[in-house]
Amino acid sequence: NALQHVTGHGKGVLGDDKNFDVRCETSGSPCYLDDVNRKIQTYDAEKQDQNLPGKLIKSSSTTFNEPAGVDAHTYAEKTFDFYKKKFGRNSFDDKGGKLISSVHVGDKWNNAAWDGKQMLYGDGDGKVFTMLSGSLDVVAHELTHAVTENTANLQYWGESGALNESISDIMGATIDSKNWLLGEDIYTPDKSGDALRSLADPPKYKQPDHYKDRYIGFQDNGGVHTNSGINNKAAYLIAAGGTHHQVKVQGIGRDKMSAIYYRALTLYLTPNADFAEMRKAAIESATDLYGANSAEVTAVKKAYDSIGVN
Ligand SMILES: CCC(=O)Oc1c(C)cccc1C(=O)O
Ligand SMILES: [Ca+2]
Ligand SMILES: [Zn+2]
Repeated sequence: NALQHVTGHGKGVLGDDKNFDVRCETSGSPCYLDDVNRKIQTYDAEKQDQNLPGKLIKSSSTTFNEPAGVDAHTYAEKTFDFYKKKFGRNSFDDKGGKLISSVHVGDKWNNAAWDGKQMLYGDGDGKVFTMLSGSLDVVAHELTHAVTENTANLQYWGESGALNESISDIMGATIDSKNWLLGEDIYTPDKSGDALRSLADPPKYKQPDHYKDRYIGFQDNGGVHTNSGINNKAAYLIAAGGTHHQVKVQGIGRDKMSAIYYRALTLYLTPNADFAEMRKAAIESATDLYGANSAEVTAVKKAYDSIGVN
């Protein structure tokens, strides 16, 4: 057998020191990015995108000089722990399924994805993105696509696709709770202060924040990365509060907000759910969790009123 639960060390994409679980051969070397406990394994696709997952990342010692792999592995562990601790969920499928990630996928690929079986991270072109596993909210976003696929299975086009995207952004911004931005750690490495998306202010990055401004068309599966801003705004208001289109929302905090969306995702939403059904599912979930006449239910109703989903 091997040394199953060894602590590995290494620098992440942003040069920060990280610790994570690895497996080493009984002799103590080599070691692999293989978290036997959580069943999380991280591979190097070596700039391929055909022969996935690629090679299990290994090192001659417990120190790994592979920043993209270190972050993909560490952030997958953090996301796993969030779902386990907060919702009692055992991995993306709630059956302890093995979580595979591949880094260095493709050639300067400005993308990250869940491909239905595993997570994929491009290296970015160094202009639009740096290595995409370098941001906790991105890893949490991708892993949440896997959770969504194993629960509501929101179809990836039109309004259900925008909800699929929004749920991933909501969990991403909850797990990476330092702000309400998505992708800021890896987006435009030469420019600081910008991000891929903002839940607090979707229009800052060209997303609508009201149903009347939704994109109706065929690009990007019917605007799944655009119209997600509408539901993202509602989630932000439920958590942080604020006044939007003359409607005042009393915030209830990120913790309760994410519990509402997790319950909606796992108990009420269906594959073709639209925004109207999202509103109902969120109200139902808040009612289950906090009571029919609770401040939490009021916050949900007001937030959806404020984005024009009544
Ligand atoms: C926040 C993470 C994210 O949006 O990843 C994507 C990128 C960078 C490009 C295309 C699609 C996605 C996605 O996962 O939806
Ligand atoms: Ca963030
Ligand atoms: Zn996504």
